[in-house]
Amino acid sequence: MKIGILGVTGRMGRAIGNAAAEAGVTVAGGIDREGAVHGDYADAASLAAASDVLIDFSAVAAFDEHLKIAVEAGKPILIGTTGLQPEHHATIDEAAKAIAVLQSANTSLGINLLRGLIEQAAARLGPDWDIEVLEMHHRHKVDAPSGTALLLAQSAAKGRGSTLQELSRFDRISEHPHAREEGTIGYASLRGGSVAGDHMLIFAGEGERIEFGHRADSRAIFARGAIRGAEWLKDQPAGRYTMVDVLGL
Ligand SMILES: NC(=O)C1=CN([C@@H]2O[C@H](COP(=O)(O)OP(=O)(O)OC[C@H]3O[C@@H](n4cnc5c(N)ncnc54)[C@H](OP(=O)(O)O)[C@@H]3O)[C@@H](O)[C@H]2O)C=CC1
Ligand SMILES: O=C(O)C1=N[C@H](C(=O)O)C[C@H](O)C1
Repeated sequence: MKIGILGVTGRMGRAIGNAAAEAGVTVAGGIDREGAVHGDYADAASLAAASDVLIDFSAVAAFDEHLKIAVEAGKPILIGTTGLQPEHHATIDEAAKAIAVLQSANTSLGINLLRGLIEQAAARLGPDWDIEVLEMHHRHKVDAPSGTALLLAQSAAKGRGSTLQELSRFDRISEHPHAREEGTIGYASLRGGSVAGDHMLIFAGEGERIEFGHRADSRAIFARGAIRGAEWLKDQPAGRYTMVDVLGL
């Protein structure tokens, strides 16, 4: 398999290059912030044509252009970039009518396993169990809460028969002090140092707490997951997929 890496010079782009080498996957080339194409290609279209799957770990600002490259080349794309807004998800839905798109805010096995456990717990615990999500990342991360924090909260909301949009509250730190609203999901984002990605979803009940946590020791877990996802995606028909489909969880 040959992959094209969109965001090839970034932290994840480099980690994916390493994971590809480990797995015997060929990196056809990549694209950086300036749109410069790495590898022996005239342009992005030629890189896409030479790739079996494109893998995007870049930035929201590059999202539309990167997805367009995949659609125009008719190639599957795995999107790991976070900070995506509803309009980006709508664009993915549209693209998925023509090509295979796997979008996941976290490509690790651990987080995707945790999602199912959280959904089960949320379904069994009543709304008097407050749900809070705590995450910590390195000092360079630009989006908050992390895509994974939202993914875990989405699983909890699903377990409660609701949605992320309905239950999320992002205004804890505001000019207007207010107590917690029952049944909602709150967030706390810490940034500093070189933390690869720590997440904890807490069910806080009266007199006890249940904590579902995950810590990434390095970016290698996301990169290996992305390579595994790309290997799976290359044989899929047009459609929208997640890591849960890849891992069969
Ligand atoms: N799904 C998952 O499992 C994971 C997702 N992520 C997400 O992946 C994304 C990248 O993370 P990370 O590698 O740490 O970030 P970096 O900033 O290290 O890398 C981003 C890459 O995208 C490029 N880039 C930045 N802005 C633009 C732009 N406007 N147009 C085109 N290219 C651009 C950068 O180019 P240049 O090098 O020239 O600056 C770089 O190659 C983030 O959204 C992060 O949250 C991260 C880890 C795991
Ligand atoms: O920016 C990062 O580094 C990470 N981003 C993803 C997220 O926003 O959840 C995944 C991982 O936690 C690392």
